[in-house]
Amino acid sequence: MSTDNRSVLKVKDLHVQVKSSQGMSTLVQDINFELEKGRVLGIVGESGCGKTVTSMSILQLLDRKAMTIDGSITLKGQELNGLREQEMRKLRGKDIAFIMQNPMSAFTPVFTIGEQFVETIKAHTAFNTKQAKELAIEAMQNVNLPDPAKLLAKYPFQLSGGMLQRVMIAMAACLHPAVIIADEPTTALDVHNQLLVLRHLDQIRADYGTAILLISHDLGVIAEMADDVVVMQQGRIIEAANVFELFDHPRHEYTKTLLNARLQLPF
Ligand SMILES: Nc1ncnc2c1ncn2[C@@H]1O[C@H](COP(=O)(O)OP(=O)(O)OP(=O)(O)O)[C@@H](O)[C@H]1O
Repeated sequence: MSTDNRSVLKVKDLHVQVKSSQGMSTLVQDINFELEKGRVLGIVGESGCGKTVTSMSILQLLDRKAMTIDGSITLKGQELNGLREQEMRKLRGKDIAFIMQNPMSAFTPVFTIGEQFVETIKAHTAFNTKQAKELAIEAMQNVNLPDPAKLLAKYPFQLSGGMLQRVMIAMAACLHPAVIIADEPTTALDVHNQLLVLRHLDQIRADYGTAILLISHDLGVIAEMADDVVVMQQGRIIEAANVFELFDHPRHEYTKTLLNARLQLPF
């Protein structure tokens, strides 16, 4: 039993399998890590190594008809694995927010940005529509979105991928959740907005003690943001270390390869 109440998210012995024509096949296994209040844990690893499956397991968003999720996932001491969808919905967005890789899939095409943003805020707070709208506008200003009041009246397809990504970040951050899971949060952004968004996430972390699970291919982003890093390969964690230790003294050959690949880029 943990006596450390700084730990907000704990993943223990996570093992996810999917049904296939040959029986069950493993997507991730032996996944163990803890995320502390106000800390950033980076997850790195090549495409297909299981980063998104891990984060979707935490959020209980995997299709349980096709997959089995074994192990324990606790958020502030509450077991999430197997929690009823109705209960999970109360937590998602408020206590644990998610910034998805593909911003378009985070929004419903037939409702305006404002309808979706304001409803999310109202679902988790006692705010009325006017207050929720004010909070949405402030949150959008924080991620450098121009003319937020006008943006609220637009439909998702009327915004660029980078703008949608920032709306999603604003939605994730505005209720100051205990945990934000950010899966490649800045891929659709130019360098200027990437920096602004990362600074904003860091500010949320510092001001509200939000813990961030940051999934990224970009080792520069990980080096800048993360306190600790886990490296995944083929569904397993092969190395876990403090960010300085990992970059200065990588132990696993695969981690060395990842770091070397970055050093050889021409920029
Ligand atoms: N619904 C699914 N059914 C079957 N296999 C799946 C499913 N979702 C993911 N996988 C498989 O699980 C493995 C891990 O995928 P995952 O999406 O977690 O990788 P990732 O590390 O997030 O990759 P990327 O960096 O490209 O997003 C991959 O082999 C993928 O093909």
